Amino acid sequence: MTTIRAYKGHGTRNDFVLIYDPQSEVDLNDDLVRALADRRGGIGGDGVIRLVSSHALDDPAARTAADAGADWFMDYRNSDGSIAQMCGNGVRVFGAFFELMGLGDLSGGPLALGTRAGIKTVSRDAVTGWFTVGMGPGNLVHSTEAAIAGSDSEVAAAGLDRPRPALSVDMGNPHTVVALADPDELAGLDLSRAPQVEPAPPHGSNVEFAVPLGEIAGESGPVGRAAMRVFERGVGETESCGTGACAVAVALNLWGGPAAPAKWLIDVPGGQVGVDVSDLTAITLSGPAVILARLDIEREGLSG
Ligand SMILES: N[C@@H](CCC[C@H](N)C(=O)O)C(=O)O
Repeated sequence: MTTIRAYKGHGTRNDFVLIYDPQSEVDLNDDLVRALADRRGGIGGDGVIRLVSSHALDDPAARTAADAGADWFMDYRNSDGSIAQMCGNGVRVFGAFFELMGLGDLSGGPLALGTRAGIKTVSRDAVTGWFTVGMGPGNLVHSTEAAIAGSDSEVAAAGLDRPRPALSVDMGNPHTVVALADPDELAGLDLSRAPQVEPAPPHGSNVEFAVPLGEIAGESGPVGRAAMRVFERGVGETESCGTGACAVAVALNLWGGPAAPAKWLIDVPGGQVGVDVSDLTAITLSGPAVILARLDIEREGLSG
């Protein structure tokens, strides 16, 4: 019998199987990822996250991170086994896992970690317990006039009467953001089937549907509120997506013009996250992260 020690955690119910593998000894192949993420034959999760030394993982992104002084690397996989460049909720959960493994106290200062979308930071607020991720830049995928004016593609989805204009946003991974008119339209979506994006992004896309909900007064100015649902590439509908929430804030900020808030509270089915797009080259994502369980799994027993 081969035993794999794993942990289960989530960030606003975007849930992950976590593996602590400092020396990169686990053969984390597609089959193992799918089996671990399987909700009946495995542990179940939207993705699998390996906490691994940047110096030990044989991957160009890990080597770049190690050269830049980021000793730890988030090796992220979607539940279908595919590799994704980045996972915003995943970085928060990685931070909680890093602390649980006794590697440091993130309330004392941020950790710089490697990802396949470059180096990110994560810290924990000692008072609220929320983790904040330095996400780096959010960019429009296309610099066409149409994109700058607010839309560069169209999305069709079950439950929508017609295709809707959409905007492609790069958060290190690809996103396509659609604005809907009201919460009823959002609730009426059927995301059991993948939305269709036209033109189709070459490497697929996560698709977010967002409804602006007005503004509230914050300590340093107005805070925008919005609700979103997401269909994640390599997964399906999830209850939250951190990079997706950031992409929504980037799009709403562009669509709202100069008067649009820079800070956003985004309601997702699994809770709420905060996004700050004051500096589009240094976006931040804040929210909770929970480690729920430690599990010793018999590899041969996994049947995903
Ligand atoms: N849930 C994540 C995003 C995970 C990767 C995504 N499915 C992709 O393929 O790009 C998040 O919180 O950002």
